[in-house]
Amino acid sequence: MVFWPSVIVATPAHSGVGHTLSYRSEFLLTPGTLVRVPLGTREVLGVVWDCPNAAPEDLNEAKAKNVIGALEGLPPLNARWLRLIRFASQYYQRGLGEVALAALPPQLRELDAAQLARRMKKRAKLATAMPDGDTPASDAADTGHELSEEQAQALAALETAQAPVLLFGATGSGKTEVYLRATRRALDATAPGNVTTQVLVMVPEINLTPQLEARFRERFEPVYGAGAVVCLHSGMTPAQRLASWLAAHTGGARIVLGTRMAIFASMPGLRLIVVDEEHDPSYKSQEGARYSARDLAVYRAKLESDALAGQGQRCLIILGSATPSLESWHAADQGRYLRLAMPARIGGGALPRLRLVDMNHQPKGAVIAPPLLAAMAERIERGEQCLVLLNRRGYAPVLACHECGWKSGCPHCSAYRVFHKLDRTLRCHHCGFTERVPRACPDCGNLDIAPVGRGTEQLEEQIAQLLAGVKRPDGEPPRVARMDADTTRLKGSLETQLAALHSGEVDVLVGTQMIAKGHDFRRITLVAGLNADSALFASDYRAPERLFALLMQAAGRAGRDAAFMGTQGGASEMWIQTWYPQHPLFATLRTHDFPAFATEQLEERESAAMPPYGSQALLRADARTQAAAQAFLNIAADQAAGLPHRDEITLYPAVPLSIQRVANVERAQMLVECASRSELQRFLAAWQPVLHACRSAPEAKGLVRWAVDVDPLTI
Ligand SMILES: Nc1ncnc2c1ncn2[C@@H]1O[C@H](COP(=O)(O)OP(=O)(O)OP(=O)(O)O)[C@@H](O)[C@H]1O
Ligand SMILES: [Zn+2]
Repeated sequence: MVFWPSVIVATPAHSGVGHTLSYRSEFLLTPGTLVRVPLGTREVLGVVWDCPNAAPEDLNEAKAKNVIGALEGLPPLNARWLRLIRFASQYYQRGLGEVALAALPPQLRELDAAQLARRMKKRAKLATAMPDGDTPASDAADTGHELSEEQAQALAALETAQAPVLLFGATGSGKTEVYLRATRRALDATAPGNVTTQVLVMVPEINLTPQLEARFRERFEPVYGAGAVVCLHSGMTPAQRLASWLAAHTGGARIVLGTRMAIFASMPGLRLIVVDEEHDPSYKSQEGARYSARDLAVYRAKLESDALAGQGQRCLIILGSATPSLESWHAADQGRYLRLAMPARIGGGALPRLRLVDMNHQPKGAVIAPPLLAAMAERIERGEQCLVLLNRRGYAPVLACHECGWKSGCPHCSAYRVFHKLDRTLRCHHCGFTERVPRACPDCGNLDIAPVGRGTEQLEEQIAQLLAGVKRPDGEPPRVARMDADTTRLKGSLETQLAALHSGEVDVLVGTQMIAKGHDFRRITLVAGLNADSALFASDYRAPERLFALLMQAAGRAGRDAAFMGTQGGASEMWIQTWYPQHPLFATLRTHDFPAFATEQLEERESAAMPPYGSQALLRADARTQAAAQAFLNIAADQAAGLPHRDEITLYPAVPLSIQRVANVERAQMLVECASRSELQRFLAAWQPVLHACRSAPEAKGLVRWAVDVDPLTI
């Protein structure tokens, strides 16, 4: 008997959303089976989509090629995984093959059958070396805290939750402990058949929160064995990624801890998904298929739950945050999500008091206003630590010549190159173009070229100078350290820096938003934000949401240890230097009133029919010239006439991006809006073939690439 499997292979980005290729096979292949197939002159990895025993009508049977072989010993990907991929491909308007193959570990494509068999054997050996996964060891290994009342209530509510759960827990309220307990429960639940249950825990950036990984390992490895917790993120080597993926796919790994890419991990026994810091923008991919891992997580939990319903089981999803996304908040308002609140901090500690410094009344040019400086000095003298947030790395954003007006522009981008003093370079943060700092002005030869503005490098230097007269309790001068993308580039350097802070070696930590994210600091009692103003008046309608979240998260790093605060006898503080102290955002921040902030923002969004009250997409074009990029968009808009729901869709004029040129490519975009998500979806699907055709319009000559971004985060 002969079969005609349709197979998904990695085809170019836009070759049709539902695109599969037909092959010939002597054997029946289960959908989800990984196979090797010929494609042109190459042999590539594919996933069997379907395996009918009749050839499709449009197939020339004589020309059809044979499947080369299945990847032996590897169980097929299950039906839910295939449906997740199909949904992601349709919703985000990308090729099925592109999404599916990008969701698999790259090394899987390269290994031949024998190599793969060796890996599998290694895995099996590892698995037998650990405690039997089906019978958890005694509870003795579970060294959890005694739950706070709020934690206990949240856990009880999780038990019966029928909808996605939004765990709205203040910073330091102990959300992690809730995740750990829920994980334990999901893993211990007996599942029918021989299924080992699994849990997926997603974090925005795994490298930033080594603590979380450590907590999961500590808690679960003694119970389920050394291989029970695996990570999945882009910082891993291809071999590590494959090992983690295989462990998850074969059930050896009980817990997968990963970044957004982990949403596509094959986990046959999935019973719980946790999305920590669910508001974080890094859950949205900015390249390839521009998916939101948070939104896909909600979809995936539903898929799994639907499949389990017959067995009286389900897959729970917890979205956790102290500052939820307005989308999730709105869903909870509507009752689509179940909101569980944990407003109190562990130990009953207070959230920091807000102190606004009105920069209109400070000495001209003050980096740190005198009252803030005094407060920092006082903290340091008492043995407490301070965190200073500045969202700009490098020494200065621009280097300029005061004689002729030359500025350190990037020759390849419409942006300035940033001055990095430590290695004396001018670096473009968009394209990476780097040069030594010139000794004199390249235009007029003037020797007096100077930095304009301030970045974290300079701030670190200045704070050290400003605090020079201050003494720590041990009589030593204060130690200032910096943490940003530059200082944490080397593997392990972030851990070292965090350790220095935890041990009390460092008194002041200067850094970008990276220092505001999720860290459980014990002795920080003062947090300061220096340049919040730029975001107050940004044109992006999501800017207030992001700023509020950032400031609240930053504030959340202070005063986390109630016992320590007690011995110090003071309260923790969040200082903000601003020229606009009357701005209403600060009034809400003062009371830590996220619900009030969210309600007000949602009202504004509703009156403007903005998400989550309407749906958006962006059509983006990159080209050699701005004219070509915009021409492509305009032609695409013209050609949309007559498409389904065209009348309900608003197509805005094509505009250049705020940073118009990057790496010598001109960038433009067009906003697409519709009140209804499903109408927008149908329109976009119908628009796809049109967009392909527009590529070859003469006016769009020089077009480099185009992409659709559904539910864009920045417009
Ligand atoms: N029931 C408990 N009893 C004592 N300590 C606890 C308890 N639950 C959590 N903790 C501790 O409280 C601290 C804060 O918890 P955690 O880091 O989970 O907070 P969080 O809610 O995730 O905060 P954030 O949103 O700021 O990251 C941690 O040091 C944790 O070990
Ligand atoms: Zn550049």
